Amino acid sequence: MEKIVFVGAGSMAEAVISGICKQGTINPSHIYVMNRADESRLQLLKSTYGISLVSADKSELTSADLIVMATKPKDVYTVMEQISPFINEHAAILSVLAGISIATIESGLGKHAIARSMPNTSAAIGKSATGVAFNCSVTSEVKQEILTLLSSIGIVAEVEEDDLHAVTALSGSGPAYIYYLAEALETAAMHAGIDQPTARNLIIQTIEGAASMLRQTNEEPAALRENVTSPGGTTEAGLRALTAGGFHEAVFSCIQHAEKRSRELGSDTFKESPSSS
Ligand SMILES: NC(=O)C1=CN([C@@H]2O[C@H](COP(=O)(O)OP(=O)(O)OC[C@H]3O[C@@H](n4cnc5c(N)ncnc54)[C@H](OP(=O)(O)O)[C@@H]3O)[C@@H](O)[C@H]2O)C=CC1
Ligand SMILES: O=C(O)[C@@H]1CCC=N1
Repeated sequence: MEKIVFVGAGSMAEAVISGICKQGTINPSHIYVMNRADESRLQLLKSTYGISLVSADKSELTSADLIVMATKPKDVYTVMEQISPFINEHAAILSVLAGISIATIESGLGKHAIARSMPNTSAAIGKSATGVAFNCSVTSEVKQEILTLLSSIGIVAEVEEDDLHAVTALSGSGPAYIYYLAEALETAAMHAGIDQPTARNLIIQTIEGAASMLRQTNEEPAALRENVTSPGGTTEAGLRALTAGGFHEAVFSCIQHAEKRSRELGSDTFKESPSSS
């Protein structure tokens, strides 16, 4: 992929751009970005990453090999109307939009090689957990190029397109659940008398250590949990409180609601009534 254009310059576009630039996958000067109105945001991305801006005549869209769709889902219909006259038929499309189907993108932009992906914001440090599905116009060469690009921002799992709703609920939104947990742990730790910087440091290391144990030992999460849980000890007391507080039900419901919302984002009802978002 020689030339990449990001349509949308928000937090997800920046996470992916940052990851790609850090890995050196693509020369930053071959990465172009455009948004709706926020000029200062474009200048910030340009100066931070050494990338280029799409010019007023949008000629970079016409010569792009890959166009990354990175606006909010509710804006995609307007965006597709605006950019489709400029896109050449050989350009591949990579979407990071939650809920928006490949069929919707095909209907807005025509027949292109399309990859629908769901990264997460840890892309910024090369640690995304990304799901991706391809349409049948994607050749094996283009597929390999897109997988290489996505691998430069973390791990990639190719999934059935319909499963991307669940992937969105799990790993797309997932960092927010972990941050929410970190917030709750920190509040509780401070209430128990630990100062904030110490609590923060202990929490970060605990999350990192547990994640590394899961990856490196290959043990079941339940087995690792049991290793921590001494009979009659502190962990057992803590876990009992979590269970009594409906921990399992809350997590189950969290994923169900997020998955349902992903489906709604892509539905026609949403298209007709963007204000419902
Ligand atoms: N944030 C996350 O953790 C994740 C987000 N996603 C997906 O990424 C997408 C972007 O999310 P996020 O980065 O958080 O959103 P942001 O609101 O941060 O960014 C949206 C961007 O789209 C631009 N935009 C809006 N309309 C147009 C237009 N007509 N033409 C060009 N650009 C336009 C905005 O420009 P302007 O500011 O000028 O209006 C802005 O740069 C969403 O679809 C989301 O589902 C996927 C995985 C994780
Ligand atoms: O909250 C959202 O809709 C987006 C998609 C996944 C993460 N953020």
